[in-house]
Amino acid sequence: MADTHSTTDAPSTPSGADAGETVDGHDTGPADQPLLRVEDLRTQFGHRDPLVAVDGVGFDLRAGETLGVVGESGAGKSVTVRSIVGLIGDGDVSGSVRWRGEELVGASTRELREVRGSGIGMVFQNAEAAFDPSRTVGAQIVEAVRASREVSKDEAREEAIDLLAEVGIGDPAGRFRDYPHEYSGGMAQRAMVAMALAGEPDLLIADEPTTGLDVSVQAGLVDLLRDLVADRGMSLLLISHDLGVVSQLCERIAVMYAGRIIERGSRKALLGSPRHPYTQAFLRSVPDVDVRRDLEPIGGSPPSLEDPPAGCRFHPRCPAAEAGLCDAAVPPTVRFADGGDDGTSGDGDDAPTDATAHEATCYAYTEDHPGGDAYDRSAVESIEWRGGESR
Ligand SMILES: Nc1ncnc2c1ncn2[C@@H]1O[C@H](COP(=O)(O)OP(=O)(O)OP(=O)(O)O)[C@@H](O)[C@H]1O
Ligand code: NI
Repeated sequence: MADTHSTTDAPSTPSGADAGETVDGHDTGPADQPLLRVEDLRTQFGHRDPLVAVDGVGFDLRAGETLGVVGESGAGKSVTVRSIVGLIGDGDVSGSVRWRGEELVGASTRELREVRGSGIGMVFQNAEAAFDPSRTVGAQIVEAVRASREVSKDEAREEAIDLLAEVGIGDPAGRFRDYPHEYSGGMAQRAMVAMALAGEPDLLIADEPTTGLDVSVQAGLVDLLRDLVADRGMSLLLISHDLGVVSQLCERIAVMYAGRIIERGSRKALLGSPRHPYTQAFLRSVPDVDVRRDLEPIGGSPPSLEDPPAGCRFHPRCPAAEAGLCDAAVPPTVRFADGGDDGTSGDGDDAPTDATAHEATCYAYTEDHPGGDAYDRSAVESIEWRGGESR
């Protein structure tokens, strides 16, 4: 994570994927239009005792950008990405998800399938679920290639073998004919990545892609994803409870707690100066990349999403919680002056934009709260108050 900044004025994007031009021959639309724009996403299961798994999530993702979403089990990470791609089953999704400007909330099954088949590729934790056990891996990748564009069977076969090679599977022509169960766990995961690439996606969504794998297999997969994102100029939306994996792959990180994003910022800002007490506790609960220290588990457990705490949802577990304040109304969004990119993109542009801003929803940085050493008010740039809703 070198903190060096480009000294030239020439704008350079790592992927060559300048917004407003074309990425892999696809029109990315107006220059200021993100690839993916999620606004006020809300997903509810059930009606009599509704469980709101995702509650007002929003973010932008531009061409070539990498965003990681972290949080404890049950925070709503998977439901967020499933809502984005229209794979939510019997849940109710509201808000807006625009893919290249096109609204996906309420889109037809056909439109959604088209987007998933070409624009957005997906990788999940469980490769077994991604493949039909009764057909060869090769046949399934061929099918994915042919579903996305018109190519002959032979061309699709060649492409599938190239894809298997690209994801690091040895003897790709031989492994093409194998059934999913003949692949090891790590290889099956790589094959699922190959299948996700079949439609030449501009965005790869990966939900816990390395979870449950051996450490060395995991490291190989992280390297593969990093190379693919760089080589293909893809955007990456990575969901993981593993901050290590996220920080190796993503320039921006969002932290989810009980269905909401409670802090977001560049990797450098988030890891270097976490602002939300939950983020601070989360960082202390996981191993540090370079410093050995004792891990402190976060006390308590995540709240029920059927009946979430009023005010800040973290207040029952928060060391900074103030009665009458944190448990009363939803906290304001505090923007910090240490936003901007993390210096690794080389574009020399450190001005915080809405997309790269460092923000946390917390009262500890406001005048209404006694504050404390961990809550540096001098870093605050602005505070956006909400309407005073209690939840
Ligand atoms: N189909 C469903 N019906 C009802 N509730 C659901 C459904 N899918 C998910 N949930 C609930 O939504 C909440 C968020 O789940 P989600 O899978 O998004 O969590 P997560 O952050 O991905 O955590 P994990 O690390 O466990 O994958 C959980 O309380 C879960 O039980
Ligand atoms: Ni999940």
